[in-house]
Amino acid sequence: MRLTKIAEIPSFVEISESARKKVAQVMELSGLSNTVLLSGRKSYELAGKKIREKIRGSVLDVFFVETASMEEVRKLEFSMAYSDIDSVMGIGGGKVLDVGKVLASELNVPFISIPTVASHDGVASPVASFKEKNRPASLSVNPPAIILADLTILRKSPVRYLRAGFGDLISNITAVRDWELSRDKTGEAYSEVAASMAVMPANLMIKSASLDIQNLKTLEMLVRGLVLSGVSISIAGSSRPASGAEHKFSHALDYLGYGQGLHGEQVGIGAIIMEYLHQKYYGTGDWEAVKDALESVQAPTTAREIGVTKEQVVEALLFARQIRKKRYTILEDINAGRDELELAVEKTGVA
Ligand SMILES: NC(=O)C1=CN([C@@H]2O[C@H](COP(=O)(O)OP(=O)(O)OC[C@H]3O[C@@H](n4cnc5c(N)ncnc54)[C@H](OP(=O)(O)O)[C@@H]3O)[C@@H](O)[C@H]2O)C=CC1
Ligand SMILES: O=C(CO)COP(=O)(O)O
Ligand SMILES: [Zn+2]
Repeated sequence: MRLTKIAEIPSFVEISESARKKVAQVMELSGLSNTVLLSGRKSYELAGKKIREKIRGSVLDVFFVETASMEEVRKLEFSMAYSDIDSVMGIGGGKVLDVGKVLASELNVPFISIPTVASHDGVASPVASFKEKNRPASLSVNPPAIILADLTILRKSPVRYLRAGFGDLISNITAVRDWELSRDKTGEAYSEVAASMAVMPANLMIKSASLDIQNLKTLEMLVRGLVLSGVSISIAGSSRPASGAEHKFSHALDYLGYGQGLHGEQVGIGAIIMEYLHQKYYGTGDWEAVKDALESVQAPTTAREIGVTKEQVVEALLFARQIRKKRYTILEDINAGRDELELAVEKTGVA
């Protein structure tokens, strides 16, 4: 048996309708007074500007993030060389938070995560997803030290991103199934705590999936789930609890340049297919429940909705095994060929 390592996790998390109003107080309590604020053009107008006004004396500089890339991080590092920064604050979507996480890790200062959309568990995770030369890559970074998830801001954000966040959370179900499979078949290190943190909110969400994801209670459950999912990655020391074959499939779509689905939309569809395969080969799971849950919040469940053809889905499923070959999943275990994958795509109604 192998054990996972002891992890660094966020030291302050607030998920509430007024979390944005806690910024000044939390910074003061943490002894932070020289932050660099990263935001997006839209997120700054919607949320960043007001927050900045409240902490004006503690903001050294404001930068707008254009792309999620190392080039962007380097540009920022050069423009803030020799300043006395004690923290990095990100107010925005995944792109802003990812650049902020990498920058804070490089500068070895705490990162304050203030999401303005909740489209994936990157709001809390120690992972940054960058694109270099159009190729996706997942980087390991320090997790945010402080997370302020304001439900008033998130409730008004575009519903497509919330539905994507739902997909990313639901995908933990197949990710954890794959992790258990690998533990049993390859002896991979497994953490019951991390697995439970990732999968329990996903199961809870499936059972109580409401048609209205903007309903405050449902939204709160979703955001709590995404934060726990991010923390589970820190505890596991890798994205294992939240990223299995359904994520390999999504990374394959990105790698091959197929379609225009959001990350959470792609992994949601991937989860339907992987749950079907787990059910077929091992009798565990309920792929129809996964699909019903996604449908109930109006998240995509078909290839057409994310702009890919049936052939592209099958190509991506075949290519998925080239992604992170060491991460053992149902795809490696059953060694599925084209015909088998085509059948899974048809049976689940994905295409
Ligand atoms: N770290 C991780 O684990 C993961 C990271 N990713 C990465 O995250 C990025 C995608 O993140 P995602 O959050 O989907 O999207 P983006 O960060 O790309 O933001 C989506 C869009 O919504 C706008 N926006 C932000 N907040 C609001 C709001 N409250 N109301 C209206 N519009 C708003 C943004 O504008 P503006 O930027 O101008 O503010 C932007 O145009 C990609 O780079 C992807 O690779 C994906 C999966 C996992
Ligand atoms: O998206 C993630 C978890 O939801 C991160 O996983 P990856 O390590 O596969 O990028
Ligand atoms: Zn994900």
